[in-house]
Amino acid sequence: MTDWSAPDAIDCADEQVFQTLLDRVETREKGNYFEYFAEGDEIHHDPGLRLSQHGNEEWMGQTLNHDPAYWRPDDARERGFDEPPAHPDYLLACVMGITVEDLSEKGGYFLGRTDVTFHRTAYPGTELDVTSTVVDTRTSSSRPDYGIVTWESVGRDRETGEELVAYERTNMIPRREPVASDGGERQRSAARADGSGAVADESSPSEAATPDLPSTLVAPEGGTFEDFRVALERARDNGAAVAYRHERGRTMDERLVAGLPLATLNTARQHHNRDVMADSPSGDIVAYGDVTRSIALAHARSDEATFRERRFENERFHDFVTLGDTIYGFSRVLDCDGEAGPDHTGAVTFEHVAFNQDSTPVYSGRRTALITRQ
Ligand SMILES: C/C(=C\C(=O)O)C(=O)SCCNC(=O)CCNC(=O)[C@H](O)C(C)(C)COP(=O)(O)OP(=O)(O)OC[C@H]1O[C@@H](n2cnc3c(N)ncnc32)[C@H](O)[C@@H]1OP(=O)(O)O
Repeated sequence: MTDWSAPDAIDCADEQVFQTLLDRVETREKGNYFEYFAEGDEIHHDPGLRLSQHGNEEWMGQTLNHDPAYWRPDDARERGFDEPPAHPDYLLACVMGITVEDLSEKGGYFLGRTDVTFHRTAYPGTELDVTSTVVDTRTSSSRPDYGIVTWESVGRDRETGEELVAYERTNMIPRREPVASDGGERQRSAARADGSGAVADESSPSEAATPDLPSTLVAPEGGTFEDFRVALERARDNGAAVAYRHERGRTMDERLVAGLPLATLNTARQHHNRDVMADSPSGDIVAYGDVTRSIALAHARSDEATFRERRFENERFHDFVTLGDTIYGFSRVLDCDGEAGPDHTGAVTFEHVAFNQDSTPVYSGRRTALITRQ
């Protein structure tokens, strides 16, 4: 009888032999199907991650979050930090990145996140300890191959146990036995595939119902809390809205799409496996939602005197972002609260939208930040 464990028994370098082997072997799969998750389950995410100064600077540099308080000690002290902290977008992306292997590596899209609350400032060197609790599971009525799962995740300082950030996130997760193929073919990918770039629409723009919008859109004159407050008052007196776009754009390259998520231990194939993603509706790897959002927020922050990030709500990822897409930012001011935060700041609530070169919204979310008064 052949001893198949003998080193020379099988020539794995022979293409034909190897092909046959690949056809016969079982694949050791990664990730969990929808059926794995039950309401109330708590999942502790190993291996954790240590926030690093390098990772922090790489994240900020690449996403255009060029705020020196996060790398210059004098600027950090002026902003009330003991030393340069981890940027909140980097912290959040790391906390979520660690969870992907257990929660969403099987595939399916990150649909949204809400109740993102920063409890404490985190500093480079902090080791993260992250747990998630399943808060809801439901089948998708539009896509029978998928379920929709919501988890509450909490990122803590492993050493002190203190809560740093918490949020609720929702993903589409493949079911163990899909009844049909993806079902997720998108108009946009179809347009790309036929090379026309045109998206079929039964009604022409002129025929489409005109949405009810304010005729005047006001932009604040500067980026201080007072600028936002004055703009909002002026707009309210005139039945207008405070809304404006930011000039900068950032084109998605490999470093952003594959590099940044991997640095947060995000193992979602969507971001780094071009082979698998070639057969997906996007036709290529797609950006980590936290990267897309961070870029649009960076554009917004470059036009304001940010003091602290407080909270994000109703974050949605509307469409995928692939290599070569360019991310721009749009902001609308919803509220100004002069009573919140230290005396030299006020809280501003924005709606931010990330959109691509075709003006397609890819992310939207509500953000409350403390903005310096003058
Ligand atoms: C970290 C990570 C992955 C990971 O984690 O590992 C990532 O970074 S990955 C990249 C970022 N991500 C994306 O690139 C997604 C871009 N996006 C799209 O490509 C489209 O959006 C779509 C194809 C996903 C859907 O497209 P669409 O079919 O037009 O979407 P909708 O019909 O609006 O939603 C369908 C069903 O999701 C329900 N639903 C929607 N949003 C929410 C929400 N916020 N909370 C609860 N349920 C929600 C909806 O209620 C409907 O439910 P039903 O199926 O039951 O009707």
